Amino acid sequence: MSLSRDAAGDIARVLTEALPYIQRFTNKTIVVKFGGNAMIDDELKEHFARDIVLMKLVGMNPIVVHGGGPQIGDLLKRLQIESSFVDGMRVTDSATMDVVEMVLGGSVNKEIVSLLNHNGGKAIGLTGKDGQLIRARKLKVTQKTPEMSTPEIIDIGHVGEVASINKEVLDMLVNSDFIPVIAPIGVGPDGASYNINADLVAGKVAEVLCAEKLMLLTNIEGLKNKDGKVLTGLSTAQVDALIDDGTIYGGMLPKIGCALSAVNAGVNSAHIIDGRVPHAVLLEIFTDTGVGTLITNTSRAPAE
Ligand SMILES: Nc1ncnc2c1ncn2[C@@H]1O[C@H](COP(=O)(O)OP(=O)(O)O)[C@@H](O)[C@H]1O
Ligand SMILES: CC(=O)N[C@@H](CCC(=O)OP(=O)(O)O)C(=O)O
Repeated sequence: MSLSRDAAGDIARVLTEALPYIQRFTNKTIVVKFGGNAMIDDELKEHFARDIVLMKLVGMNPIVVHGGGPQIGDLLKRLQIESSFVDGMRVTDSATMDVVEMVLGGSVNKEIVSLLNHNGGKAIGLTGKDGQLIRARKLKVTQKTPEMSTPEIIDIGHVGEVASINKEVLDMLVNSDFIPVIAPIGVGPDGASYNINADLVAGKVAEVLCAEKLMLLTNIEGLKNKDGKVLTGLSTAQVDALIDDGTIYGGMLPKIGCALSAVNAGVNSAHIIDGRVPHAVLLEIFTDTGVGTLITNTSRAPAE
């Protein structure tokens, strides 16, 4: 089969456009968070796996951190366990924690590992308990209503935040050409499991590994303003104002929080991108087409 001149030209253009990015990101760590809402169908998951394997083959070091919120929600529903969220965090009692561990550490993690391996990668799945990869502590959540004079601490159960990441485990895997696939379950000092928002884990992993990029794949085009326009290049002060006026709420809160914290800790850039777009990862890494919301260190970010 021979290609038409136009088709051959398109392919050549795409490949040459990719070259400087391949050169720039060789040997660089790229942390990709695959949100549960971006895992909407088998084709998208397959595209995701192929993108990650391609990154590895051209010399980058992708690390996958996955979510699975909707998948946890489905099983809780089937088991008739009620679930609720505070500031984007699932209130997690003991029964819910069991389900979280089964879904994230079991079905979701192993599905992604299998997909990567099937597409020619060498993937290894881990929860934060393996090699004590994610040491966690209980997350303290405060809430303040207009009636309260001071914020009050509320208990949302077995929900954690990252205390530390055991970098040695990831270095060992990456040095042996494995692609780590991390489920966001942390382990406390007493061995207890903690449910951690996957964005927070991805952000901390990116920080600890001094990653070049943190990519958060979700089910929306990016961070939007009240008129639905995708915003990019925001300063910390602008983000704070958007939180205060309610423009940023729910699941976007941990996402934007971890993106800011990662770039302030030295990660070159963080991107909130629409994982429903086929090959969203490839488009972000290998082409000049900027997609979604880009967050860089505030000292360098252009204000919108
Ligand atoms: N300002 C905002 N811009 C875009 N999305 C927002 C904003 N504020 C809140 N959201 C919500 O955050 C959601 C993404 O968070 P979440 O559902 O937790 O995604 P994921 O499962 O991928 O982590 C969006 O689908 C949207 O409903
Ligand atoms: C504390 C907390 O909220 N944990 C999340 C962990 C999974 C997750 O973060 O999944 P997504 O990225 O798909 O939203 C949860 O239980 O849903």
